Amino acid sequence: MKIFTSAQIRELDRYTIEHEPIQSIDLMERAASTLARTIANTWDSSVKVVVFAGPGNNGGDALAVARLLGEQGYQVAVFLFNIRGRLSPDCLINKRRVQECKHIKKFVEVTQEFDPPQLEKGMLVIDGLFGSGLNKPLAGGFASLVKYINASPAEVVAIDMPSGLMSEDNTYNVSSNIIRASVTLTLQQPKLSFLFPENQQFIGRLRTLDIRLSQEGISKIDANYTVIEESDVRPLLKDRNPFAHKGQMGHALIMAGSYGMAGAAILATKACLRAGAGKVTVHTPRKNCQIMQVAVPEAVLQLDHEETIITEAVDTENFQALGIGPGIGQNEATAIPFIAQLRRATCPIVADADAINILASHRAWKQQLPKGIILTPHAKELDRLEGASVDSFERLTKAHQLAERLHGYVIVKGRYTAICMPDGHIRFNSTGNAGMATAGSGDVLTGIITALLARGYEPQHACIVGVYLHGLAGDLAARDLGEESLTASDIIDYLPRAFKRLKE
Ligand SMILES: NC(=O)C1=CN([C@@H]2O[C@H](COP(=O)(O)OP(=O)(O)OC[C@H]3O[C@@H](n4cnc5c(N)ncnc54)[C@H](OP(=O)(O)O)[C@@H]3O)[C@@H](O)[C@H]2O)[C@@H](O)CC1
Ligand SMILES: Nc1ncnc2c1ncn2[C@@H]1O[C@H](COP(=O)(O)OP(=O)(O)O)[C@@H](O)[C@H]1O
Ligand SMILES: [K+]
Repeated sequence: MKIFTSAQIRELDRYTIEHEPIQSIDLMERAASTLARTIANTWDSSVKVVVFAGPGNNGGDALAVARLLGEQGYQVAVFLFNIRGRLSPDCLINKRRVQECKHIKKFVEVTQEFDPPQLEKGMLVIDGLFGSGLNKPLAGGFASLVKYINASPAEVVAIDMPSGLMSEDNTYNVSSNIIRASVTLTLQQPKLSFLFPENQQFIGRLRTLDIRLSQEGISKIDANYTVIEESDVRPLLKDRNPFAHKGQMGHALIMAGSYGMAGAAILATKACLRAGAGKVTVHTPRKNCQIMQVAVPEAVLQLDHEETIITEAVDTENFQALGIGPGIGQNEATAIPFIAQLRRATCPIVADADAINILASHRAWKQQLPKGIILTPHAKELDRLEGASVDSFERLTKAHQLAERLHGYVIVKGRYTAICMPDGHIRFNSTGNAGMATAGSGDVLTGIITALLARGYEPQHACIVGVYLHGLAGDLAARDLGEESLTASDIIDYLPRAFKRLKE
C-alpha cells in the first residue's frame, strides 16, 4: 500500500475528480457519508454531538457529516471557524446545506470572538478543523481551541487526521496544540506521521475508510513510502528445487557472541537455519563451543582463537552471506578485525547490534562500508550512529540519507520497521506486535535476513521478505501464546508456520 504525501493526496483527489469523473462536492459527500455511517455504527443517536469545522475541505467534510447525522436523528451543534472570511468552495456549499437543514438546531459561524460550548462526559466531539491541508503548526485561537477540547471529558473523533498534526513532518510542531482523538477516521490511506510512535497519543484507534479514490490514480502516482503487504511478499519467495542439496541452498556465516552473550549467537544461528539456509557456520569465541554445540547441533562451529571475544577476520569465499554483530561486544580487539572483516568480505553482509555500535564509535569507518551492506539498527542504535534525532521523522530522514550515501540498506526496527533503500524508497513493515519487544528479537531478524541472502535473494528482497516473515512469525506466535510471554525463541519456533502461510 502506498503512503502519499499531502501534495500527492491533492493530486489523487484531482485525478479522481477528473477521471471518474465526479464533482468535488459529490466526492466530499461520498467521504462524508462513509464517515457518518462509521460514526453511527459506533455511537447511537442518544449521544450529543458537537462538530468543530475549519475553513477548508476538512471542515467541509465535518459540515456534511453534521448534516447527515442530524438527518438520522442525532442532536448536533455545529461551530464553523471562518476567521479570515474565506471558506473553500465545497466548505461554503456545505455551510449553506447545514444552514438549510432543519435537523440542525445550532449552527454558529465563528468570525471573531468564540464562546466555547460546554463539553461534557458522554458527548462526542467531531474534529473537522484541519486535515491534510494544514501547512503550519496551529497557534493562537486554534491552539487554544485544541487545548480546550483536549482538556474536556468528551470523546473526540478526528476526521482524516487529528487537527494540528502534519501528514509528514512534525519535528517543529507543539504537541499540546494537536487534538488527542480517541478515534481517527482517516480517508483512503494512512498518513506517514501515523506510523511514528510519538504520534499514537493523538490518533487513538485508527480506522482507514475507503472513499473510492481512483485506483488508476493510486497506481500512477509514484510514492516514496509504501507499506509492505502479504501480496507484495508472496511473489518474492523462492521455491526449493525438489532435487536440491544443501550446497545449493546457501552457506551462511554468522559472526556473533562473546562470553556471556552466547545467546545472541544461538538465536541468530537458529533463525538462520529455520529461514532456509542450507548450511550455517558460526564464528564465535572459544568459550561458547559447548553451549553452541548443544543448542544448535545443526551448525558448524568455527572457533575464534580467543576465549571470550571475537578477534579474527576470516575468509568468506565459501559463504554466500555474512551476518555479523549480535552479542560481539565493543572491545577494541573485536572492533579492529570487525572493520577488516567488512572490507574483506566477498559476500552480502548484514550488520546488526554491536556491529552498529562499533561503527558509531569509529565514525571514519562508515566511509569504508561495502556497497549493498544491510544495517539493522533500532532507533537508539541509529541515534548513536547518526546523532540524536528529536523525533521519528528526523530519524527516518537520517536513515534514508545514510542508505543513499552508503548505497546500502538501513532497516530501522520498531513497530513499523522502515527499510530505507539506496534509491530513496522507504518500505514499512506491517507485521509484528508488542510481544516482540523482548530481548533477542533483533538477533532473530539478523539470522533470517542472512539466510535469505545466502539463499540468493537480492538484498532488497531479503530485507522485505525478512522483516515481513519475522513480524508474521511473531504475530502467529502471539496468536497462540499471547504477547506478554512471547520470547525471541518463540519467533524462531513460529517461522515454519510463517513460511507455510506465505507459501500456501
Ligand atoms: N483525500 C481526498 O481526496 C479527499 C479529502 N477530503 C478532505 O479534504 C481535507 C483537506 O482539505 P484542504 O486541502 O482544503 O485542507 P484542510 O486540512 O481543510 O485545511 C486547509 C485550510 O486550513 C488553512 N490552514 C492551514 N494551516 C493552518 C494553520 N496552521 N492555521 C490556520 N489555518 C490553517 C488553510 O488556509 P491557507 O493557509 O491555505 O490560506 C485552508 O484554509 C482532507 O483532510 C479531507 O478531510 C474530502 O473532502 C474528500 C476527498
Ligand atoms: N511493538 C512492536 N511491534 C512490532 N515489532 C516490534 C515491536 N517491538 C519490537 N519489535 C521488533 O522486534 C525486533 C527488536 O529488535 P531489537 O530492538 O534489535 O531487539 P534486541 O536487541 O533485543 O534483539 C525488531 O525487529 C522490531 O521491529
Ligand atoms: K481533523
